[in-house]
Amino acid sequence: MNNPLHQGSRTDPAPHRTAAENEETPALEARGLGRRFRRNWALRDCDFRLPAGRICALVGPNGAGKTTLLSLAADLLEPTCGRLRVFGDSPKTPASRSRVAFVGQRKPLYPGFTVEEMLRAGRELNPGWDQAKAERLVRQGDISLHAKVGTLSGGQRTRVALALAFGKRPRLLLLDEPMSDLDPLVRHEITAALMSEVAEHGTTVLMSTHLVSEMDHVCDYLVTVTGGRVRLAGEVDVILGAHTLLMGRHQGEGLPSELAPHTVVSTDTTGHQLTALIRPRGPVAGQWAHHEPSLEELLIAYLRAPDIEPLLTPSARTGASEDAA
Ligand SMILES: Nc1ncnc2c1ncn2[C@@H]1O[C@H](COP(=O)(O)OP(=O)(O)OP(=O)(O)O)[C@@H](O)[C@H]1O
Repeated sequence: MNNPLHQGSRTDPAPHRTAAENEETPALEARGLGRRFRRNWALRDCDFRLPAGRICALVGPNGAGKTTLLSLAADLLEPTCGRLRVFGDSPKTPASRSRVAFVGQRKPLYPGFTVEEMLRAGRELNPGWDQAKAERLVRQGDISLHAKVGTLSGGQRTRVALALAFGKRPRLLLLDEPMSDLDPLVRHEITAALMSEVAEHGTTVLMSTHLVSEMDHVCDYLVTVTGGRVRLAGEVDVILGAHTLLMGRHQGEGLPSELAPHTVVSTDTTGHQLTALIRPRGPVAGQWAHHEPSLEELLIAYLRAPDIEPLLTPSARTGASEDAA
């Protein structure tokens, strides 16, 4: 079992900016990053940056490579090739480990500990621990500090795991489907806590999720992965602005010729009505109603188009991805 308190040690330096870091240093930078399990690549040719201070949704179908990417950043896995930097450092360094908190899908807390004992261990292992914040999150869920972790429901365990992560006051918070076993009210409350954490401390959040419709007003950055490769990375508003949803009448086989100059992400036909999500490369000819897609419409279209050419906004590009663009 992974150490649930994977939070650095007393001797780790405080999670402040290192000498090698400046205003521009991204929270995460992947270059040629890949991870293979036996003969299968879980993640491949990954080149992107996540600027500091963003709340980033990490989206992709089951088995796309999201957990693999988060585990590499949390130093729970070794890359097979390429490299990943956390605020400019390898995830292996004590400085990185002290700045990162990870809440995985399995939330491997110690079942024999009480909640209070878990928080105490978090306090003893993490310099800069914020006991009030961790306790507040636990109490908001009406969880007794004296309850044994093994007796908690799945959602309550998630809350305790999040309290441990928030208590650490990390600079990078990695969350693997944190909301999947929480009821809608608790999701709302945890989301608000996340947003206030970011506003108060400039924390960067990278959060894998399938709850796309709920992320619309929460995340300002997006990374999508399909088939182990990054397809979209950048500011949500810039990515949405680079796409157009077209609706119009179309008869006949195949795509309308007016769409040929553009990158067509996906199309949907009902009778003679065609809906197409495109990346326009200039004015679109023909009689089409134009809309900016919602985040959900965009993501569903990309999930249906696993082989589409990647789109990275300038802030998400590394030197390598700029060369490829
Ligand atoms: N320890 C492992 N051993 C072998 N294969 C693995 C291992 N971990 C992940 N994989 C494989 O790597 C690929 C990516 O898995 P990963 O867990 O990163 O996907 P994911 O996007 O997080 O999926 P989900 O949304 O279902 O959680 C999958 O094909 C998976 O089977």
